[in-house]
Amino acid sequence: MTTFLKQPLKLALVQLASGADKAVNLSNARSKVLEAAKAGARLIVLPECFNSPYGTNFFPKYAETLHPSPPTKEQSPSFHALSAIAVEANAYLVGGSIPELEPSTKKYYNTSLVFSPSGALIGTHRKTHLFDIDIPGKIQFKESDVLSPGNQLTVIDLPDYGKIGLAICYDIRFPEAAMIAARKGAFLLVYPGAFNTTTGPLHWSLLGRARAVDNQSYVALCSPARDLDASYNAYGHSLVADPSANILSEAEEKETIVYADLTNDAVANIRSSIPIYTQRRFDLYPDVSAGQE
Ligand SMILES: NC(=O)CCC(=O)C(=O)O
Repeated sequence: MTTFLKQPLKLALVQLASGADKAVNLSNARSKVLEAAKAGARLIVLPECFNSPYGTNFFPKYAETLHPSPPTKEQSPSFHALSAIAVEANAYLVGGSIPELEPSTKKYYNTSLVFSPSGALIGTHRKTHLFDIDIPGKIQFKESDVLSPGNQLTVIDLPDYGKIGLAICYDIRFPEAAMIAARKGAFLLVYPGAFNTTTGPLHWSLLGRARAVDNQSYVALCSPARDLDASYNAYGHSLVADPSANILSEAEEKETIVYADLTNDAVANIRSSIPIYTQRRFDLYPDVSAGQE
């Protein structure tokens, strides 16, 4: 049997309630991550913009500087808090995302930082597809008013377990990155995200299951808790889908932690019984992105 996941892994998604006070958000994240670690989780995920409210007007105010790396505590309190939390929890930590200011270009990004149990930074992802939508009468949002897109796809090796693909929220609507991560051997695709009460009911679960069935990988979607007093109402419903696209566990909208036990068997069995991985006809679609007229 092929090994994608080296040993069983308890995954936890922290559906955090974040507010305007960054220090409080970081402290709340710490207690929830430690709670998840105490329950046995060895990979713990925080939501998109976990240390701030979500909105274009908030990104510059909350942005931290990550380069040159490592930043000082003044440049990035969240970097240092996440690193210390990973050590304390003795777990891999996907630190949701934070608004980042790149000092050399003065550009802002929506950036995820991943730490090992020793507190080392082992991966970063800058959101590659910006959330610019306009559904008349429902929701209008334009991340690109403030943010710039990242230009790299992200696969991270967790030495004790295997590879994960990492992308942020709106990135999930673009299946190519997920497929590339799966073809590089990822057993899990992780999306810190903050869908809303319009697009969440429409597409959140569907997209999670779609990326799972396309790629025969686990998929984890981690949202902030819903706050109806905030300017942006997150959907909640953090969930884990298995490689056969069953939902293993799903939250409602309040602050909570979602757990799932991941095994290599679940990945290897579906990939061998429905072997789409080896049946692909790349001769017919050598480069899907070349199809633009
Ligand atoms: N923060 C985001 O990228 C939101 C994406 C979203 O809601 C969607 O429908 O896509």
